[in-house]
Amino acid sequence: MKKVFIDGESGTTGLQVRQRLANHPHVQVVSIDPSEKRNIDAKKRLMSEVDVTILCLPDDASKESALLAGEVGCRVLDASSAHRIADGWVYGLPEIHPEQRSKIASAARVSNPGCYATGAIVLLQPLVKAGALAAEGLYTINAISGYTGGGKPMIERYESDEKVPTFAAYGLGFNHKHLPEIQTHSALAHQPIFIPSVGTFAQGMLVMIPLHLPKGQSSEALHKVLADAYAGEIFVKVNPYNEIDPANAPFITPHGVEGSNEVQISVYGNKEGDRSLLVAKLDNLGKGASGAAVQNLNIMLGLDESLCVNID
Ligand SMILES: NC(=O)C1=CN([C@@H]2O[C@H](COP(=O)(O)OP(=O)(O)OC[C@H]3O[C@@H](n4cnc5c(N)ncnc54)[C@H](OP(=O)(O)O)[C@@H]3O)[C@@H](O)[C@H]2O)C=CC1
Ligand SMILES: CC(=O)N[C@@H](CCC(=O)OP(=O)(O)O)C(=O)O
Repeated sequence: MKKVFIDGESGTTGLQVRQRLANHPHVQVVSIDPSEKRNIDAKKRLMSEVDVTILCLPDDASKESALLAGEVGCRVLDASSAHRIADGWVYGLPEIHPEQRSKIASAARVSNPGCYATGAIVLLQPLVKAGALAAEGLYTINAISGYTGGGKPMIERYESDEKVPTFAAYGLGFNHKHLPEIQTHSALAHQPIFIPSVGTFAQGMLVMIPLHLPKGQSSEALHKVLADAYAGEIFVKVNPYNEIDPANAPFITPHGVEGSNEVQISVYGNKEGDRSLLVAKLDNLGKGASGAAVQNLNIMLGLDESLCVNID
């Protein structure tokens, strides 16, 4: 049995990781006494006993805990955004490079990707790598997330009697914290414009990239690159070209993947062949956080990566 300590196990991400690991056949979660959850010595003691520490903490606390884990030689999987482009850390998106899984498997430090970043990178990275989209291109990403993406403070607000907007766009400083990882791991020369938004639903997310296609490029060709790139993947599914779920047509929605570790990719194009929309649908707490964390943990521990990644 492998042992895991979740630092921040009572937060939104931590709880969902714990829920997934509760039935794991090869992983035992070792918990800290709640009264000691900010005690550095207590944390170090646990870290020295376990195979992996999962950090489900705000960024500053994650940086501090990652150092503690380093001091006692414990492997770390960080769910925060503190180390996603940091030297010495492996990016925990196994599907983006053929060698990424083996890097995660042998890493001392793995950084779990951001929820929006997961959607954007699974769309952009294979297309840029194949030369189907220019690395120098100027891209715009629009997205909507369930309110659990904002952690405990946003959940409390959205689940209180306070009046909240049904839909609210943000990121208007053009500097959302996921932009550096999106640019770095998609190998883009320029930072995209990214306008996220949040709605009055708990979980689910759409990440959308509208494109004017250059002459000689087609939406069908973009779809083929993505379908080929993810042909062998369990958790990245590419829908048929121009398919809209009949249950919601003519709309596409962020719903239907709650609890799942799957990202669903869709590519839409117009009849004239000069416009395209790339879409990734995922659960912000699933493949966008806790599902991905359990998938990465499985890979780090040499286990079947699909064990306990979903919540039914
Ligand atoms: N929510 C989401 O969709 C996603 C979140 N993440 C990332 O995961 C991390 C956690 O986010 P989330 O779960 O949403 O946040 P929450 O606010 O829901 O939970 C954070 C938890 O960390 C605890 N905590 C804070 N400081 C310390 C500390 N020094 N030592 C021990 N515990 C501490 C808090 O305790 P207390 O309850 O006492 O405040 C709380 O339980 C963040 O870095 C976030 O960026 C990543 C992907 C998606
Ligand atoms: C709706 C909402 O507020 N979403 C969060 C991102 C979700 C998330 O937690 O991403 P990290 O993994 O980088 O923390 C935000 O925009 O900051």
